[in-house]
Amino acid sequence: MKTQGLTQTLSSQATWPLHSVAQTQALEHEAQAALPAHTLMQRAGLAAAQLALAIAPHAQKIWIACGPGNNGGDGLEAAMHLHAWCKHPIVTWLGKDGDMPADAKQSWLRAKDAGVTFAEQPPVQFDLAIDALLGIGGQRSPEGLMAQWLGAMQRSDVSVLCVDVPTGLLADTGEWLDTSPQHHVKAKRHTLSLLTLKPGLFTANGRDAAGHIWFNDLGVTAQKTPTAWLQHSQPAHAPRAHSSHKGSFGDVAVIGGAPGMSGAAMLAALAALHGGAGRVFVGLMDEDAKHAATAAHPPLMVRDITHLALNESTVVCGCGGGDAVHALMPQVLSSSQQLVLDADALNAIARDTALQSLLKKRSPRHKPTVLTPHPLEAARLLNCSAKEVQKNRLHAAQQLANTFQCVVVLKGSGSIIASPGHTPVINASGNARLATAGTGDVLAGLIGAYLARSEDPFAATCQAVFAHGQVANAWPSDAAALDAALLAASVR
Ligand SMILES: NC(=O)C1=CN([C@@H]2O[C@H](COP(=O)(O)OP(=O)(O)OC[C@H]3O[C@@H](n4cnc5c(N)ncnc54)[C@H](OP(=O)(O)O)[C@@H]3O)[C@@H](O)[C@H]2O)[C@@H](O)CC1
Ligand SMILES: [K+]
Repeated sequence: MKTQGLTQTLSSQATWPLHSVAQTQALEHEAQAALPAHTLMQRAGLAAAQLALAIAPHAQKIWIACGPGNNGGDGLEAAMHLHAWCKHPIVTWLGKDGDMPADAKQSWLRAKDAGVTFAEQPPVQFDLAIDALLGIGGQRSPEGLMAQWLGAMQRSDVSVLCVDVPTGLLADTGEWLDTSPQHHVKAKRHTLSLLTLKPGLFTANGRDAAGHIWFNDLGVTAQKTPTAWLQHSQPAHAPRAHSSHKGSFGDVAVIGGAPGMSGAAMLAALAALHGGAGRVFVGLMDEDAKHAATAAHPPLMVRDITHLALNESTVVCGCGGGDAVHALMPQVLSSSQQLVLDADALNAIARDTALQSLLKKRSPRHKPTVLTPHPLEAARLLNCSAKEVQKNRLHAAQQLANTFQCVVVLKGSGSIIASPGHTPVINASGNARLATAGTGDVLAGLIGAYLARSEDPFAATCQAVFAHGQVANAWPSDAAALDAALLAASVR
């Protein structure tokens, strides 16, 4: 077993394994059995103290809020080091003598012996706060003193370093334990994930709660199959052969754009074009919009829907389809060679069990399908509420994928890509710039382009989702706001 692990930032690897709380606890038990007592907590505390120095090198007065369990123990260890390094840590601690885990007790004794300052209340002024209140053992909403201290950290404008998990966040799902709306985005937040990276840090509320994420494996290598993978970067596009032609990269056919909504279909089509499809056809449902669409975008081929070669195309259906798209769905589901279903196409399927049967028949016929629901659309398909979907996004995405035998992209902060037989992927790219109308249409078109040239629908979807978010990440902060038209023109 390695010695003290190294604290890393996530940009050093393209993908990262994510482990559930149960897997992390099992790993912790195995490692504890193989190491001298208290080793892991000492490593955790040292890593937290070192990271505190790195993120706030000039901080003198450091408030360390410690909970009653082993997360608090990590904080006590960190306090001991910061004290030894001539900082001024002040510990507020919720532990009770005689009623604490053995590891935390040892760290408490070490901190006391070292002369660390303990206080009943947080200092009025501090330069850095360390949240060591609850980690992966947190199962109840913070209340009383713990809730007060969390409020004080939220209100302060100094950096906060969360040990292992931001207190109150469920590490498996990214849901808050506490339903009160007190949580808001805090710019200067860091989280040091210990032993494993947990999925809840990267989806639902996790991204906002955790801020910048750091990882230290405490010198322990996780062998188990992860619960999910984090996709943190993307392989470079393979070079295109000089002898390639428009037929080499597949045909995408976009169907949608009912009267008043042709823009949605056009965004999907433009994204497919800029995403590298060989030819992009558009079957607009609004007859009156066809002429203007052709004139405005000559590279797109606007066709009558009945003239689209669905059985030879990657079809993207639903963007701006309205209720009228329902009537087209039997043919689209039966004939399309590959299919991306978005928006109104998903709503039509949710309402009609006959369409659901047609969808389920596609996979056995080797006709891949990708569904791209946002949480409400996913809820309609699963016959539950959007709140229930958000409560466990990984589970909801996998359930949808298994039910309909499709690749599923559950959109939202930390989009999830699931497929039967695959470990789900959480996408790390993207930011709130994408929270604007039409960006979902762009994603559907981009997935269409990636599917059209790939043999592997799951991998192609993961890469398209990453590429879509990456445009927002790379968007200059002083540039115009990223609207969907700019996004469609910028995707690759
Ligand atoms: N052991 C090791 O080797 C290592 C452990 N590590 C660290 O330990 C962390 C896991 O520790 P943990 O399992 O002790 O759980 P933790 O997150 O401290 O919380 C549980 C405690 O909080 C209490 N509690 C819960 N809710 C509460 C509330 N609302 N208000 C008040 N109290 C509340 C709960 O009480 P109970 O519900 O049982 O009454 C219990 O006492 C992990 O995240 C990592 O940081 C690392 O150092 C690696 C090595
Ligand atoms: K914590």
